Amino acid sequence: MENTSNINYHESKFMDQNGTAQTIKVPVVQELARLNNLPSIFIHKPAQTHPIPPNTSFEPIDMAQLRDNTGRVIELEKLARVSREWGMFIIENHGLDPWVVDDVKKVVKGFFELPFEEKKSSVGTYMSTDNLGYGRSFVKSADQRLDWIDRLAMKAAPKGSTDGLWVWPNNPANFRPVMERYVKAAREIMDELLQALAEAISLDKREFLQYFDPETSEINVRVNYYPSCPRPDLTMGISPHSDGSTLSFLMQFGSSNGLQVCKDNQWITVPWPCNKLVVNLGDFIEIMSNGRLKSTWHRAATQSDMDRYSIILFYNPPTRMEIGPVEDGEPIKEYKKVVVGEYMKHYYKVSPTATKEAIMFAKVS
Ligand SMILES: O=C(O)CCC(=O)C(=O)O
Ligand SMILES: [Fe+2]
Repeated sequence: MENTSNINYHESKFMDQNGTAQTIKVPVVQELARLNNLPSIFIHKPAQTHPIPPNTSFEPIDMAQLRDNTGRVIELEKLARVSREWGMFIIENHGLDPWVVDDVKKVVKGFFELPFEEKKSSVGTYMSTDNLGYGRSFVKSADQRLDWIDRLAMKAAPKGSTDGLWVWPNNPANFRPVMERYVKAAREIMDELLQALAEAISLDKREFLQYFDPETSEINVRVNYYPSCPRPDLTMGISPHSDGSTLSFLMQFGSSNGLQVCKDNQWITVPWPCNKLVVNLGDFIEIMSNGRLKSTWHRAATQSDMDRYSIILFYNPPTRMEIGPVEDGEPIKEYKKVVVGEYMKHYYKVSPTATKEAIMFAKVS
């Protein structure tokens, strides 16, 4: 089981406590999966899950109703209810062309099907807070338990933010235009949802959207690949975390039943079919809403005999922007104002954490 002599490694770069650059080699999970090899560094404590509690519903949000003058009120009520209960929701009738989504799946699959050296030479890897490129994320020490995941991350907005950096894969050749077309359509949907979420909790409809200038706001794309795993009971696809985003926009393919959410201290598999899109609430919307909305604490499980891919867009105000809790006359503020980039630096510095800890940075003490 421990023989990893004939596989390739990612080089995971990070800053240690003393601010010194460190590099750790971690096995490429895709190759371990091919050999049915589970090194002990990937073994976590067994992860318990629970069935969906009675009297909870995870009704999808119908965007056609949100766009309809008469249907909007009821749909907003549902949006508020599901967001508060789950910190995430499924959207349907969003109008995104199915072939735009399908093309994304094709280029993502095309990338991971390349031999390791070609994947590596298709894209650069970077020492950056958000771990752009092909490799790993959140590896901070040589003895850290590893997640069963390979990953590709890039920045899609603002325009020019990665000029001079070789961040996008050049193989498959159409990877970037295909992803950018998806991101453009998704951004429109997220802007609609930012307005709807504010209205749903009785705030001004521009309360969240005010931070999102189309020229300067940020969209990071993360592609997670969870190859089939010999022991899903002993491994983790992604360890628990909340997203360092305002909204995260998720699609998945290969298999469902990977995403799990912590609800009332119990881990529950999100009933998310592959043909639907999911939106997660991130830490910034918790801060902006002064805690009326909470970011989700979630993780991903692995599966045997099935590969799973998820593609996440993290939507954020510009790094230099200061955001803060809604000014609604309410004297008690649960959160302080924070500069987005400073929050993210802290987020990456502390992650991964066992509990929802990063957001303490913005809490009023
Ligand atoms: O794979 C998933 O469904 C979730 C991935 C995730 O939470 C993340 O990349 O932040
Ligand atoms: Fe996440």
